[in-house]
This record gives sequence, C-alpha cells and structure tokens, in this order.
Amino acid sequence: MPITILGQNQYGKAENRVVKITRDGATHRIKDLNVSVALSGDLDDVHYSGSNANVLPTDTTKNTVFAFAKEHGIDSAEQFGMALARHFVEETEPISTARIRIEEYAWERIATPEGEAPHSFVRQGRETRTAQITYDGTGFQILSGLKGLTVLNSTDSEFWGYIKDRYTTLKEDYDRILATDVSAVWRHEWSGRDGEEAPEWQSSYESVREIMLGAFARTYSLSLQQTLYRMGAEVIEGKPELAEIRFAMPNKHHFKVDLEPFGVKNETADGAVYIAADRPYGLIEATVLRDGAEALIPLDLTNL
Ligand SMILES: O=c1[nH]c(=O)c2[nH]c(=O)[nH]c2[nH]1
Repeated sequence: MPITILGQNQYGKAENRVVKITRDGATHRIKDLNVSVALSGDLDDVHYSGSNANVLPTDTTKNTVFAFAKEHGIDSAEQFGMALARHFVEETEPISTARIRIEEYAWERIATPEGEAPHSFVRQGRETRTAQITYDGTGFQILSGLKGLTVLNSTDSEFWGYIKDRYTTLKEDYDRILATDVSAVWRHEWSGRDGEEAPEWQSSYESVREIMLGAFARTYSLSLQQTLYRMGAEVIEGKPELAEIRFAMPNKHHFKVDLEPFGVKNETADGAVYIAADRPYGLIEATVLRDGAEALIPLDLTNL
C-alpha cells in the first residue's frame, strides 16, 4: 500500500523574456514582458510512473509564448495572457487549467532637443505592471496589478495613540514622512463567460494607477493602514468593473537625524534631514472589497 498521494501540481516554463517591436515606419513601439506559464490537468501519470504521454514539454510552452508574440502581437499583458491560456487549455487535451503570469517593464521614448526619438527608449524607474490570467475552459480570472510604485508624502502624516507596553520606545509623531513601495493587485469582475465585452485593459490600468496616486497624495494620514484603505476604497468606488484590490505596502521609515552633537538644530518645521532606513520595515497588507464580493486575490502578493 502506498503511503503517499500526489497533491496540487502545475508546470510550465517560467520567466520567458519576450520583447516585441512594432514598426510604424521609423517610429517603433516596444513591449517588454516576462511571461511565466503554469499548466495543470490530467498529470498524475507523469508523477507516479514517469509516463510523459500527457505532458506538453515546457520547451513547447516557451516556443508558444514567442510565436504568439509574433503571430498575434502584444496589445496588453492581459490580452496576451488570455490568448495563451485559452490556447493551452483548448489545444492540449490533458490540460484543464492554464495560469499565465506576466510582468511588464515600461519604456519611454528618449526626449532629445529635436523631439521624441522614434526608436530610442529609456527604462522607466522600477515600477512594474503585472497580470495573472487563469483560464479553466469556461471562464477567465484576470488579476491586474503593479509593484515598485514608490511614493512619498513629506508631510500630512502622523502616527500616535498606539498601544504602549514595556517594549515601546517609539515617540508619537505629529508630522512625519510617509513613504512606501506600492504593490497592488486588483481583480476584474469580468470572466468572459456571459458574453460581456472585455474591459479596455490599458486605460483601466492607467486609471487605477491615477486613482491610487491621487488618494495617496490627498489623504491626510494617521497611519499607513488608513492611507492604504483610502487608496483601495477610491479605486473600488471609481471602477465599477473591479471587485477587490489588495495591497502590500512597506513603511519606508525616514528617521530624523540627531544633529545636536554638532550643535545643529534639526527641526521638522524648518525642513529636516532624515536617514532613509532600509530595514527592518513595517509591512502593511490588506484587501479592500466591494461590499458582497468574494475575496479571491491570494494573500501573499510577492509572486504575483
Ligand atoms: O503607519 C504606521 N502604522 C503602524 O502600524 C506603525 N507602527 C509603527 O511603529 N509605525 C507605524 N506607522
């Protein structure tokens, strides 16, 4: 009698770095993606006996990603992931679910004194757009997102009134810097099941980002938790096509430096000098849901 059984399993080629250039005369456009494929289905045999009869090689999944970039182009990460996920499920009998994860790296045109360069680009900061597309043969689940969106408010942030026990040394702060690297994932209500038209992925992404930034800038903050909730609430209120949004936000602490030993006053009101601490950092994570919606975004955003 065997004493083990196979649990959840998936496989596919991870981190296919695809760069697609679209030429419009001398003016080029660039899409720069990192695409990871994970397939699951009738795959017990390969684990139990080593029979590869139901296995589409990961090498083939890699080739498919590159071929699709050429054959279908890359309109948006979401659209590209949907085409791939549908292909793997519909064309390969043993595969019942496909999950495509995509990171997109943004490039902007280099501005020169003669105008925008038609085919020269500079990478935009550390901000990365993300998408996860899952297809099970009947409907899609689309999670869009971003990570590495670094923001800072140099005032309008306080932190006080918290629990104080015998290990508490933190001083209450009535005017501090609030800085974070926003990671966010939002789930679209749309599944493609009921024939409803798919969202316009690019403009939807841009407007979610704009709403988040506006809420961060506008919120007078009594905690990063409160700021996070305001950002999520404004997104859900402003975007009827979204059901939930989840954030992971490190509190990038900025500590005022003690310059008294040098006889120098370092007052907030005069424009102070801070040390930007690297670690440890507070890590604030929460989901904001439309009332009645199900929480389906994974709790740990690190791999999304
Ligand atoms: O916005 C904050 N939330 C906290 O929970 C916390 N804890 C802490 O030490 N500083 C902060 N700041």
